[in-house]
Amino acid sequence: MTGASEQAQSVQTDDAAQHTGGFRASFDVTTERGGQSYGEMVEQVRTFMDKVRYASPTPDLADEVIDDLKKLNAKLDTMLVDEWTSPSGTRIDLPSRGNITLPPYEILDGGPEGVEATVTFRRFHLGGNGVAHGGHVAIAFDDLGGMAAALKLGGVARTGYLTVHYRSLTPLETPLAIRTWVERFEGRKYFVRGTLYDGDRLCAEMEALFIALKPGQA
Ligand SMILES: CCCCCCCCCC(=O)SCCNC(=O)CCNC(=O)[C@H](O)C(C)(C)COP(=O)(O)OP(=O)(O)OC[C@H]1O[C@@H](n2cnc3c(N)ncnc32)[C@H](O)[C@@H]1OP(=O)(O)O
Repeated sequence: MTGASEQAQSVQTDDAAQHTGGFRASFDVTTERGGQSYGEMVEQVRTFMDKVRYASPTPDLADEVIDDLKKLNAKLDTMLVDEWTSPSGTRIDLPSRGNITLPPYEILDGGPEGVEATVTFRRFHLGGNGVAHGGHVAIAFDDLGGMAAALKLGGVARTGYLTVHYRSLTPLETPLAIRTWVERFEGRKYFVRGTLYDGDRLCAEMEALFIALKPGQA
């Protein structure tokens, strides 16, 4: 079966970069893919999503925005690469490794002992009544929990299960302290814990199982 990203690809990429198992053939780490403005491009899209979440455009303004977006989509259509060579997820110099689908976080420290980061939920991560949607909190825990497992095992793991205990409301537009660590492991099973704090206030806790992938396993 051909993946969606392969169907959409408009620029041919190098065979060496192709998938041979796991999320990526290897942990690609870059600071150059997409160029020096890539981070600002992603940031502008996030800002646009913030505006879309709260805007109530007139029909004329909505049509204008649609026209502009079609032009922008056509520009990016000329430069689509496969999943494995996209800057997204590899740009360690950018929030969330340049992955626009993740809540933006900045790593403060990361290694076999765990990961410490600051995550800021945006206006478009609104759940209701001014605070974050619980699903977005789970995404932050999933990615940073997966990172803690990966740094512990030195390879790739997939989530088996992930439970979030929502202890208090999670604010938007506020830098929050998020921490994930491997509590124990048994063979390929990595039991990961996490916490999310707004200052001294515990917003959420996480417990998850990440399973190390076997060589070549998707
Ligand atoms: C530095 C970059 C950092 C990037 C981080 C990104 C993190 C993002 C993580 C994700 O979001 S991954 C996407 C969400 N997860 C999935 O889509 C996984 C879907 N499930 C699978 O692909 C397979 O079930 C999986 C690879 C996880 C396991 O299948 P396997 O066939 O390799 O394992 P197997 O079924 O033999 O299970 C191995 C052990 O785990 C146990 N296990 C598996 N799934 C379990 C489960 N869900 N709950 C409890 N235990 C589970 C299983 O019982 C067994 O225990 P024992 O060794 O003690 O017998």
